[in-house]
Formats: sequence, C-alpha cells, structure tokens
Amino acid sequence: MIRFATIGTNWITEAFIRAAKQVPSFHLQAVYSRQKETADAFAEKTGATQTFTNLHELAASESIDAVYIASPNAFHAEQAIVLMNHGKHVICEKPLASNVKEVETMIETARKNDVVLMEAMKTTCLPNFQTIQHHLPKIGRIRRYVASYCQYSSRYDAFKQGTIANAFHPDFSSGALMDLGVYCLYPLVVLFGEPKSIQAHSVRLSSGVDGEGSIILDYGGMDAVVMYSKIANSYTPAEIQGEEGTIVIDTIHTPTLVHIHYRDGRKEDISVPQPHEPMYYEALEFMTLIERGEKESTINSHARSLATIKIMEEARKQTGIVFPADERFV
Ligand SMILES: NC(=O)C1=CN([C@@H]2O[C@H](COP(=O)(O)OP(=O)(O)OC[C@H]3O[C@@H](n4cnc5c(N)ncnc54)[C@H](OP(=O)(O)O)[C@@H]3O)[C@@H](O)[C@H]2O)C=CC1
Ligand SMILES: O=C1CO[C@H](CO)[C@@H](O)[C@@H]1O
Repeated sequence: MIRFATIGTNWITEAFIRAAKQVPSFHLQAVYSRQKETADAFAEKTGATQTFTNLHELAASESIDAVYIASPNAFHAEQAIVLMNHGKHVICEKPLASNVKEVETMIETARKNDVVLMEAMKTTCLPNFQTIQHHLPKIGRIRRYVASYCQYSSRYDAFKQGTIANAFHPDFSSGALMDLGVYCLYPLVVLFGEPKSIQAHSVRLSSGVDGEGSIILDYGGMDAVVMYSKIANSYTPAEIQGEEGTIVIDTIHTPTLVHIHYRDGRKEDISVPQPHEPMYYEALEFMTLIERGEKESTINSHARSLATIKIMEEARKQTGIVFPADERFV
C-alpha cells in the first residue's frame, strides 16, 4: 500500500484521485489545502482521513509515502523540494516547474534523497502513445511532427473583463505554453529527443503571459511545428509525417484514435484499447516505480522533463515572457 497525500483542491486533483484509486496499491491518506475548511471538505469528498494546512507538517508526517502536487506551476519546485527532503516520493503536475533552474534543483533533490520524482505528463504513459512509438518505423524517414493544443479558456472571458485568474498570471508561471504547449512538446521530446534549435512566436496578453503561440523546432532533416492557445480553439489532429506514411493522432494530449495513412493508399488503424481514465496510466507508472524501488521513470524521465523545460524556457526567452519565479533561487 502506498499512502498518498495531495496538494491542490481543484478538479484535476479529484480526477487524479479517481484514476489512482483504480490502482490496487493506492491509498488516499491525506489532503492538503491552505485553508482548513477547504481541506476538510475535500477530504470528505475524496475519502481522505487526514488533512494538512502546513506543508512542513505534511512533509514530516510518518503516515505519508508519496504526494501528488497540483498547485499552480510557480509552487511546484518549492513544494516538491520540501517534500523530497523529507523522503516523500513526488508525482508533480505538468509542467514540472517554472524554468530549467527549478527542474534541475528538483532532480538533484530527488537523487540526493533517493526518492521518485515524476512529471505527471499523462500523454506519454497512455497505451495509445506507446503504440505510436511501436509503429513509428513503419512510416519511413520522418520529416515532420505537427501537434496543437488550442482550447479557449473558460477563464478568458473574465480576463477580458479585467479579472486575471491564476491561469493567466505570470506570478503563477502560467500561460498557453506552460499550460497547453507542454502537451505538444513532451511527446515530441520522447519521440525525437532535443531539437538543434527552435524559433518561437507568441501573442502576449496584457498580464505578460502568452495567450497563444507557435514553435518551429529544427531536428536536422526533420522539423516539428507545435501550436498552442488559451484564446482560440483548434480541431486539427496531430501528425507525424514520414516518407512512407503519416501517423494521424486524434488529439496529442490524449491519443485515442491513431491511424497510419500509407503513401500507397492503405490505411491502418493502430489504436489499442485504453479502458482506464487517462490519469490511471501515469499513476500506475509512478506507483510501480515506488514498489520496485526504482527512482526514475524511463517514460517520463528526468532527462525528458529537463529537455522539455529547456525548450519552453528558450521559447519564453525568444518571446519575452518572464515569470517572477525566474528571478528566485530555489
Ligand atoms: N493533467 C491535467 O489534465 C491537468 C493539469 N493541471 C495542472 O495542475 C496544476 C494546477 O492547475 P489548476 O488547478 O488550474 O490551478 P489553480 O490555480 O486552480 O490552483 C490549484 C490549487 O492550488 C492551490 N492554490 C491556488 N492558488 C494558490 C496560491 N496563490 N498559492 C498557493 N496555492 C494556491 C488551491 O488549493 P487550496 O486552495 O486548497 O490550497 C488550488 O485548488 C497546474 O500545474 C496545471 O498545469 C491542471 C488541469 C488539468
Ligand atoms: O492540463 C490541462 C488540460 O486540460 C485543461 C483544460 O481542460 C488545462 O487547462 C489543463 O491545465
């Protein structure tokens, strides 16, 4: 049994708990919130038996083995480091942190304390992402990866009226690249590694974060184009274009229907059953690592989290997006 605590009381934490409960070794021991009433209400809703309002008490607690972090991006590093320094395993929401410096410090802290640190990037743990990896050689020499995640935010209407939610505020290391662009980039890094160079463009909002953006990544002989937005929608599937065929993926964040369109006109459905909720697979990966005494996922590895945040930091540099977290030392 792995005794979990959670940080963050928004819908995503409920979704994680619901999915993780499908893994037999999961036990929800405690929830953390900044406010007692919120913690109590969330514990009641989720079945946790303990609550915390003090991070250091949670970190020091002997009744917790692992923590799922779903706080705003700006707090990931600070919270994860406190927890790992007390021997807690950490699964932390995407993006792993605000910038390269924070991710490097988190990785060092995990290694020093011999604990698991894993980015909760659901996409790459999904069976239908693994099927893409498996069938990739069938499409011959790869020439392009195209992926987008553009979703008009429910908080953008309020933004236009002058209310800046966390999702649009630089203090929380937010914006379209951090929130949605990461879903296009992490799978790209898993499939093709680090690019040689990137060229980024973005539309900056009055708050200082990006509302949308695009990045072209040069892989030498192949390029990648990723697009992301919190101020408009897209319905375009993702594609990996090879000289012999093209893999078409319904949605990059949660691949479900995946087909190969061969150059000779044949079409092959390579989708596989994915019976559980999307977050089940990342939860299973994390718990399996703990049970086996392994310290790092080979899927959502430290190196891949680092490569992804390096691209994001470079894209922010090119487009002038700065977070207060960039000025802090963790
Ligand atoms: N995997 C997925 O599909 C999704 C992942 N995410 C990720 O989850 C994380 C949280 O996102 P989201 O729920 O939108 O974020 P929110 O801004 O809604 O904050 C999440 C939680 O953090 C706490 N919090 C809010 N503001 C602050 C603050 N100023 N200081 C400290 N804690 C605060 C709150 O918990 P409390 O009040 O109880 O302390 C809140 O429930 C992000 O990293 C995001 O990328 C988000 C949605 C989906
Ligand atoms: O990761 C995410 C996926 O879905 C959400 C919207 O539906 C995003 O805002 C979020 O951060």
